[in-house]
Amino acid sequence: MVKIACIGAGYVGGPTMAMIALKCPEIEVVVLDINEDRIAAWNSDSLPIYEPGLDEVVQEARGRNLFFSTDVTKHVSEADIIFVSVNTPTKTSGIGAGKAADLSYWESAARMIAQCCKGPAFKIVVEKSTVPVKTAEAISKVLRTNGDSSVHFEILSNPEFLAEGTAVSDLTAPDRVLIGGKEDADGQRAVKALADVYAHWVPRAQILTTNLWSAELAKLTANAMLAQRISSVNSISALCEETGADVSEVARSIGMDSRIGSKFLNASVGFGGSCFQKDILNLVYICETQGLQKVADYWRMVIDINDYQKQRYVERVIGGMFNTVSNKKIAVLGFAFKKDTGDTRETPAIDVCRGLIADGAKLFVYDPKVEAQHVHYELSAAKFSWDHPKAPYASASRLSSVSVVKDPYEACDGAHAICVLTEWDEFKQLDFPRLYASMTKPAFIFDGRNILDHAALREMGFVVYALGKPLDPFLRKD
Ligand SMILES: NC(=O)C1=CN([C@@H]2O[C@H](COP(=O)(O)OP(=O)(O)OC[C@H]3O[C@@H](n4cnc5c(N)ncnc54)[C@H](O)[C@@H]3O)[C@@H](O)[C@H]2O)C=CC1
Ligand SMILES: O=C(O)[C@H]1O[C@H](OP(=O)(O)OP(=O)(O)OC[C@H]2O[C@@H](n3ccc(=O)[nH]c3=O)[C@H](O)[C@@H]2O)[C@H](O)[C@@H](O)[C@@H]1O
Repeated sequence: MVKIACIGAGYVGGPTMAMIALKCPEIEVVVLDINEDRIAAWNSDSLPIYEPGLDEVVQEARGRNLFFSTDVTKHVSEADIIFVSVNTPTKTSGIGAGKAADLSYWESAARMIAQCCKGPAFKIVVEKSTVPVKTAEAISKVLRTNGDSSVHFEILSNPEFLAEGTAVSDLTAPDRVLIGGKEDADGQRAVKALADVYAHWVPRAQILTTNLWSAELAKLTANAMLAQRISSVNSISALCEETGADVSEVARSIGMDSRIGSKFLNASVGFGGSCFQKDILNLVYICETQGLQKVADYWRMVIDINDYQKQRYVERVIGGMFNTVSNKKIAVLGFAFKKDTGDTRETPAIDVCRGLIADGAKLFVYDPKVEAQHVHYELSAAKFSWDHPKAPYASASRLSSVSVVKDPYEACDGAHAICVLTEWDEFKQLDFPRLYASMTKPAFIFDGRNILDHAALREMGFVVYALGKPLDPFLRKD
């Protein structure tokens, strides 16, 4: 029986391994983590991450050929294929701080693999984490110099393209599976072994094989290009507000051009999530270290525009509400970085809330999937400190200006304004006449995701700011 071990039971390791186990009943899959609480949660009825459809996948495979364990040494030593799906955060100190990827978790995983694998054996080590191009070379050196010399370690790059909130459907029918490996016989043997795993459910034509460096760089490039589309449309949203154009109409018009395509053109309060910013910063750093400053500057602008968009939104809120939100109650609807996830890593809500708090606002946050302690942690933690195992959510200091409530009507009761920061479907179904009646007048709505029926809200009496759309006369300065 082929045995797979995966180091790192997070947003990627958990769902990807659950899918492999589901689709390959004859392969034993063990997902490992140093975080005992996380493993306990994977073994319980309350999984550590919220992802539509994931409970069903885990329930079917867990205990059959899918296992979650903290016994890293045992399972890694027995595995034929070892995925490494640990976090690769942005460095917070030292050379490259604020940009370069911190590979310390990866390196410690590699050292542990080297120590516990005994030969003779052919072991395939798979980079599932997103890593800087050329990481495989560094990992290979760690494995070669620390491991049993009768173990042949073959490294593959197999980046993951799933998006949170749609992980199960993305894994069930991926656009492509990318496998990068060395071009010699051992490399190709390893590529074939991994391709055979995915071929259980992914058509061969969609299993793309490349050299190692192309696969590593393709992952960073894919995220950079996706984020660039959002920053492009967000930059146009600012121009729309000044000119009376409507960013949704512009996006629809350009999206019908098959060369541009219609996906990923939704203007927003800014992109968030654990990867876009981190991976672009990583790309910027790599370009700088290669002496490609112009290329670095080009990609850096994607993040600059994202920061600008969040700041612009804050200024719209404060400017619209007569230049101050001091002591005003503001309802924040949505804190997760996108709908259908409880993940708050790098959510645009952080910068928006901080901007409003700095102006004296009293925030009442409601999100259907985000716990109060995560909101307080995100709003009080230092930049980039979140992406480390055992982030101390529980010890986060409670911010006196932030209340996290379990009911959207409570969040809005008596509020001067509603800020919609995540596109949760349930926000579209709220009883807006009831909300309007309960709010302080004029009652403002700042729709940072353009999910509401703005005309109907205006009919009810709301002053509405819709991102990238013609400005409500009430909000115009002239
Ligand atoms: N979150 C996402 O949607 C996607 C993430 N990625 C990439 O996948 C990688 C993992 O991301 P996430 O799953 O979101 O991270 P995560 O933080 O949710 O999970 C990583 C896990 O690795 C564990 N870990 C760290 N060092 C370890 C070690 N030495 N031994 C055992 N366990 C260890 C941590 O305790 C943590 O539970 C990152 O490189 C990320 O860029 C790629 C595609 C999508
Ligand atoms: O490497 C990763 O971690 C993953 O990053 C993204 O996935 P994810 O961050 O989970 O979610 P997205 O759907 O890409 O959304 C990212 C952010 O962009 C925002 N967004 C997305 C699309 C859009 O049109 N407009 C927009 O503002 C979302 O609200 C969210 O804040 C990529 O889509 C995945 O392919 C990739 O595997």
